[in-house]
Amino acid sequence: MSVASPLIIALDYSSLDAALCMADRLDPARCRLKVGKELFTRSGPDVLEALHGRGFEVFLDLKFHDIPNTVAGAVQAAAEQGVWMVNVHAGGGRRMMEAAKERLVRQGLSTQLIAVTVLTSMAAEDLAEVGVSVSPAEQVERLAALARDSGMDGVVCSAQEAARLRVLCGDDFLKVTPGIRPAAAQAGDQRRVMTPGEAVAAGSTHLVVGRPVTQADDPMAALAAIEAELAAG
Ligand SMILES: O=c1ccn([C@@H]2O[C@H](COP(=O)(O)O)[C@@H](O)[C@H]2O)c(=O)[nH]1
Repeated sequence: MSVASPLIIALDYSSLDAALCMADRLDPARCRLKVGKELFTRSGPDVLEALHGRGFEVFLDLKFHDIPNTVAGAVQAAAEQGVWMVNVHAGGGRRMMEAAKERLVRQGLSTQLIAVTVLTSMAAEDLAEVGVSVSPAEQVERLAALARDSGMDGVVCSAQEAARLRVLCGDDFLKVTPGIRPAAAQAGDQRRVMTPGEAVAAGSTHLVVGRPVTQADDPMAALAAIEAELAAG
């Protein structure tokens, strides 16, 4: 299936039932779904089978970060379960990313492989505490260039960095951006945020949206408002 919408809804739920309840209200022609650490740790691969069975393309967001051999095996395992997209941490380095990509190519698996640059929950002071003295934007650019050179299909970054990455890495390089917040939404733990309309205008290719939809009083109305904002842009 080809999904025209850039929206990826993050199913950050603590049970398979709750996740499927939301999935059943969504339309696979209008969004993709993201399965992250909490849901996958609770449900295991069953959630992937259930979402694929409902016609959704799934981004398995487990952010693998380990030695090259281990990450290559994990990425292969994810791809063999039919996920549309999987990710690793760019901080794992060139050899790790190359090993993951090589494994997919060798096995003839076409899953999109992207790398996390700097988590959208991190600001400059958070980076400084872990020994990174440059700004989030500079660190994102450095890791995106490394990811591109290591064969990644794109990166996870904030929409605030998307415009610059478009220049640096081109339009075809995926810019998957969490930290999406409609104007009235709470930022919560996110630090580098943008509205849906701003994110697309800046060059985000995919917008990851979780709580602004899943925790809204009326999730379908919240989603419709985001879709309307995108359509207006
Ligand atoms: O840098 C990153 C990488 C991943 N995420 C994930 O995206 C969603 C965002 O959810 P919200 O509720 O819209 O904040 C969540 O699953 C994160 O694990 C991210 O936020 N930032």
